[in-house]
Amino acid sequence: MALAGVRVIELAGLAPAPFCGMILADFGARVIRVDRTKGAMTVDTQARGKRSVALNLKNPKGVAVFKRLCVQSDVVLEPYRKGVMEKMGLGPEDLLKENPRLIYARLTGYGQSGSYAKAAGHDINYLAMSGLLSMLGRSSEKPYAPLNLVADFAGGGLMCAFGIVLALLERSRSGQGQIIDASMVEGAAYVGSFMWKSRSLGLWNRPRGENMLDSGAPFYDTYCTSDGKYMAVGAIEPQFYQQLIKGLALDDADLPAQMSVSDWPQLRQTFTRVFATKTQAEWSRIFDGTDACVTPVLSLDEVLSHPHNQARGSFFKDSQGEISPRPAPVLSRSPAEPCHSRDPFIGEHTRSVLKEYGFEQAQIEQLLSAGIIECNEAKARL
Ligand SMILES: C[C@H](CCC[C@@H](C)[C@H]1CC[C@H]2[C@@H]3[C@H](O)C[C@@H]4C[C@H](O)CC[C@]4(C)[C@H]3C[C@H](O)[C@]12C)C(=O)SCCNC(=O)CCNC(=O)[C@H](O)C(C)(C)COP(=O)(O)OP(=O)(O)OC[C@H]1O[C@@H](n2cnc3c(N)ncnc32)[C@H](O)[C@@H]1OP(=O)(O)O
Repeated sequence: MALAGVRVIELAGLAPAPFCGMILADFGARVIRVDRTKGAMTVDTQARGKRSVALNLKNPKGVAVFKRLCVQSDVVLEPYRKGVMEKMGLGPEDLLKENPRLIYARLTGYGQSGSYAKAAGHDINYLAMSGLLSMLGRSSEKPYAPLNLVADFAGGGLMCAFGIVLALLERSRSGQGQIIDASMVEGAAYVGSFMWKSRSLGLWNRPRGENMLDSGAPFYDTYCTSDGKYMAVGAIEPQFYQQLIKGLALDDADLPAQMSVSDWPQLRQTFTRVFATKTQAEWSRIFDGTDACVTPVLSLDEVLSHPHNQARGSFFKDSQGEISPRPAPVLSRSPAEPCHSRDPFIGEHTRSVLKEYGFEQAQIEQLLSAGIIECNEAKARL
């Protein structure tokens, strides 16, 4: 796999960093997640392919263990607010001094500078600060955040993984590591560059929810079917729009012009009425195989059985029977191989990892008895 042999130390975070770590593990990196001790509970549901070491970083001996792991690693990924790692004596200066090849990835909401750098926050806050949240939401409704997708994952975990791969590539030429300041505000905004770059096209010059791509246009929206499911319509170009009208068995001559914005409410009412006359399966049979840009809105469970997704293997079930999207993109010669076994318990691999990183048995036992580490391999055998 593309990242085979890359050694990553991921400090346990909430959602963005775990996603970043999962991406790296899916593409072959050896990811060790460092968890807290003392009965911590993991919120990492994206832990496939990772190993867990439970280590108390509030203790200087724990910090020393962490440093030894980082000296023999390629990447450290930290999900804490600005200053936390420095407070533990694990800032970039501390770690890069001992391992100049280390790629030190800092995944935060607001970045390592600026007045918000030390403020708590979540996806919706970062999305708000990116400018994008102001564009999301139907007309006459308040802005809404689309799950925690845009800042946490697209602009956060995925963008940070991209930065890590860039730094690995650059290190192959320079031999040097570097610090990655991954701000979710900036990552989300960067993902949304099109919104700024397309303003000159007049795509966003109407109020929120009244533009073509923000739920304003009736030919770019969702519609309820007679069985309470939905169809997604994206028939933008005239030639595709004509196939939509044909599939709905409507006569274009009886309808207002597609781009007559003032008639969009009336057109939407017509589409709403017609889509409500058939089931989602019936509409799929009508539109599948056409260029009408009409598709069923599938649930997280329905995606697995849709013929198109099935043909590609776009989703898989792991050993626990849990559905997951397969890693993307698909590389022809070195594709990802996502782990299908269960997620690790906290501390499940503490002993084996420390041995792998050169700790003697006696040292491990000392660290264990002092509460610096926790070893839960026994739990895994239950
Ligand atoms: C929208 C998303 C949020 C999704 C998260 C959800 C997946 C989960 C969040 C809460 C969960 C629910 C909850 O737990 C209740 C239920 C529990 C039940 O068991 C399960 C169901 C629950 C409903 C459960 C369900 C889900 O799991 C949840 C809903 C996001 O937006 S996530 C993005 C958040 N933002 C960032 O990541 C940006 C950067 N990070 C930060 O800004 C801060 O970390 C953050 C997130 C604000 C948290 O701040 P906090 O004060 O808590 O921490 P930090 O200031 O960063 O400092 C870390 C401290 O930890 C110490 N430390 C770290 N490692 C170790 C170690 N190994 N040993 C010892 N100590 C360690 C470190 O020294 C710091 O200590 P200090 O504070 O003393 O300096």
